[in-house]
Amino acid sequence: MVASNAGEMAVLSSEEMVYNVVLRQAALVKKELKSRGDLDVKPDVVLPGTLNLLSEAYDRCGEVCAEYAKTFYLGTLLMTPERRRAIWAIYVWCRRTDELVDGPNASHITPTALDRWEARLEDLFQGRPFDMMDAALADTVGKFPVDIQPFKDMIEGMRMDLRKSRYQNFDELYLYCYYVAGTVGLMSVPVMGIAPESQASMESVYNAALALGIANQLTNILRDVGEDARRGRVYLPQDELVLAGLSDDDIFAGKVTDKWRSFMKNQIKRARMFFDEAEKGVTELSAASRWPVWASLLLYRQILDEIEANDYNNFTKRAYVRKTKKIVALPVAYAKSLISPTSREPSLLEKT
Ligand SMILES: CC(C)=CCC/C(C)=C/CC/C(C)=C/CC/C(C)=C/[C@@H]1[C@@H](COP(=O)(O)OP(=O)(O)O)[C@]1(C)CC/C=C(\C)CC/C=C(\C)CCC=C(C)C
Ligand SMILES: [Mn+2]
Repeated sequence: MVASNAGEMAVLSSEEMVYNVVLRQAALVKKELKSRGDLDVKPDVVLPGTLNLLSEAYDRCGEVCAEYAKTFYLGTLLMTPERRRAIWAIYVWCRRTDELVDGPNASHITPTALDRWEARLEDLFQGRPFDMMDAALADTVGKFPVDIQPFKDMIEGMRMDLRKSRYQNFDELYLYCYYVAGTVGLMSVPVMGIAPESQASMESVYNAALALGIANQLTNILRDVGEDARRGRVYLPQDELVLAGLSDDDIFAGKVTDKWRSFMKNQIKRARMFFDEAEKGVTELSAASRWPVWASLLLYRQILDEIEANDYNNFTKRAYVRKTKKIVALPVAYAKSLISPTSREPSLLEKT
């Protein structure tokens, strides 16, 4: 809620609230650019004897990343060493955060445990890390202009997951998707960097990054409808289900009907719109960061094609992209990553 000039309280939509975080992150990067003239990585400031520990911490983050997300890990190898290890540190923090609510100890996780995780986050942003992996992230956020808000928001998404299992409309679902996935885009771009020759506004690039996170999470949700329903969860807008003549009971029954197919077609259409929005920004990223982002975008978007190929049976069939299709996508991503902001057609992102 915000106060208007007349002193009335206006209710912001989720999209408006999230856009404020986009503006805040973009402003932080701009401020840093102004004060330093460039965004070259700050030199290491370390206590004697701790450099090795830090580099071991980063290496461990790289190992975790390689274990959980092989293709993405390979993509990071194209980045400069500083950027690559910073992305690993962010990846590991996100994975650990998700593990709190989805991992083996998830049934013991309470809101208080998430409060403790948030206190740890604040400590590490102030240079007081709790463990090795936190130390890697503490180093990263000291070197790159990364705002704490998206990190806090991801924890908020996990809190939401603990207390809520239904989403009344897309506005509510959008907020959840921002919390758990849009935040990843906002955390990553300050590290990945924007191409020096880019003419796009900072806000538009962050908006595209946010869109990629939202698109990925919507895709996750559409792929996992059956799996989530078996855990009593429905991450689909209730009002849209009703409009389509469907209810939670239809989801629990798990029967693919024409109503379901038609509902799914609209959901897939919306997820693709977010991917389209994200595409507009990838070319603006620094050259070495474009390939992993294109690869992840193309691979994730194909999951939607697979849901269609499964005749919308996302109740009992898990849509996945076959290895052969993955192998084809990688050089396509590489070719796309060679397009630089100056070599492609002018886009809507361009500053006027
Ligand atoms: C301009 C432009 C387009 C820039 C690109 C910006 C960018 C790098 C965006 C990244 C978007 C992205 C990969 C989002 C992650 C979305 C996601 C899958 C979130 C998952 C949440 C919870 O889902 P759920 O529990 O339903 O699913 P699972 O069954 O658990 O899978 C997450 C699991 C949250 C945790 C997220 C991660 C572990 C991924 C973190 C990734 C990075 C830090 C690196 C991102 C970089 C690239 C190149 C992909
Ligand atoms: Mn998860």
